[in-house]
Amino acid sequence: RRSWAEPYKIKMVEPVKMTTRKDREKAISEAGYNTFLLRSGDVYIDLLTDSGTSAMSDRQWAGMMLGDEAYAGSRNYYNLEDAVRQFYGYKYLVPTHQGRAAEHLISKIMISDGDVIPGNMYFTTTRLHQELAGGTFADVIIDEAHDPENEHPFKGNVDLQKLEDLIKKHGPDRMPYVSIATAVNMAGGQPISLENLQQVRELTAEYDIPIIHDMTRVAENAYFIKKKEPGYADKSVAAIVRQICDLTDGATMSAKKDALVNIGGFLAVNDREVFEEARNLVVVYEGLHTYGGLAGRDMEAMALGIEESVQEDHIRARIGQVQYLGDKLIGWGIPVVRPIGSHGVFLDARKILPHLSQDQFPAQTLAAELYLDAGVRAMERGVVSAGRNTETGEHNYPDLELVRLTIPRRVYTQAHMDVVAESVAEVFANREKISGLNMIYEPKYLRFFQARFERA
Ligand SMILES: CC1=C(O)/C(=C\N=C(/C)C(=O)O)C(COP(=O)(O)O)=CN1
Repeated sequence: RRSWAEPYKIKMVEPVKMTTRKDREKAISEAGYNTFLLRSGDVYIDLLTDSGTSAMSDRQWAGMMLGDEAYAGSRNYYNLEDAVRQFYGYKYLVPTHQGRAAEHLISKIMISDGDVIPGNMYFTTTRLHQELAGGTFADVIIDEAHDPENEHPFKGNVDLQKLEDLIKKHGPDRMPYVSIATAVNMAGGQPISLENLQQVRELTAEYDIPIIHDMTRVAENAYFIKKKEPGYADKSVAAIVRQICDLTDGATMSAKKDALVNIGGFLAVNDREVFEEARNLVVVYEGLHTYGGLAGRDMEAMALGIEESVQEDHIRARIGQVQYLGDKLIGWGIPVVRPIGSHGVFLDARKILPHLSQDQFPAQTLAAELYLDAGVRAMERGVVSAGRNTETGEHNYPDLELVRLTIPRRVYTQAHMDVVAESVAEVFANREKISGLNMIYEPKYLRFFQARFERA
């Protein structure tokens, strides 16, 4: 029995267009060699992101019919509140339309000008909202996380010495919270261990500094703890998720990932005052505090998605599919981030295109070439995503210059994974012929979403 065979069967299908190379040449040049600017109709296998792209279950679709669209006090809000309390343990809930909205609220409430927010590697929207609130992000992830080939099983871990040095340098008063992400996205979906999180908790507690948890992919992190951290093999993913959350003071959640919905997110905290401020602020930016920019039906689907996200068979199949693709590429000698992470396989564009400097945007180039080969859409996770240094205006040059093959949950089959692997192998075989790109349009914020390029 394939350990990762899916615990579900397909009831409805959504036909996708099979394009020709000629179609794709036209589409990618019109999209300025930016996969974010492609029409989904021109994409065969869409691995741009696992955000909002998962398939909902029949129970979630049924939940959409149970939307209580009252403006205030919707039944679905209380079902969502129950799910957050039961599965994550946080006391107070503020629903938002998606994750960055929760990041906006918590940053505005907890960060003051000149504050420093340590975190285990940056994430694009998280860091931007910290900066917009006047804070500066400081990376405290272990060095191994910046090395794509290092096989450390918990590359999401915090370097406690780096964190303590920062606390001593800036003082706890300049540190509104430590930002801890589970299944660290930009490192390649790399988990933090419970042991390390407990050590972070002990250290921050000494200085009374709260921990805010980016729990977007917490179930996947819990699965890695179950499989790799000594002492957890017999614990359920659900129990490990609770244990992780119980070591933190609050969380921002993009429910568009682990919680299996197409839109949704929330801020959840244990501190009553932070909650009251967030509940007040949410009506300014999102909507009344019992819907936060979501329809009742969305909150119902989210409550059900949270319950499904921690089911053993589901998470085993989800991670198993990612591992399947990763193992295939590793077997063919294609440089990818190791160990294989939570939500995708990350191609090492620097290693695949050593003849391109980061000023020629290797990851951006590789993502475009992959799309051209067979219509597989991936995402650039390199210097374009890293943006510019707010002081110098120079590019941030990250060690990790990656192309993310992000696997939506419960959407693609193993045959699709085989097509993706074969297409990556085809591009890899012709890598010497690939030339770089010039950026010809660069937006001010989160440039990777809308930047445009031309062939150098
Ligand atoms: C770890 C983490 C994310 O991965 C994240 C969004 N990620 C996207 C869109 C992605 O493609 O990875 C967000 C923002 O969530 P949002 O896309 O606004 O629902 C927060 N934290």
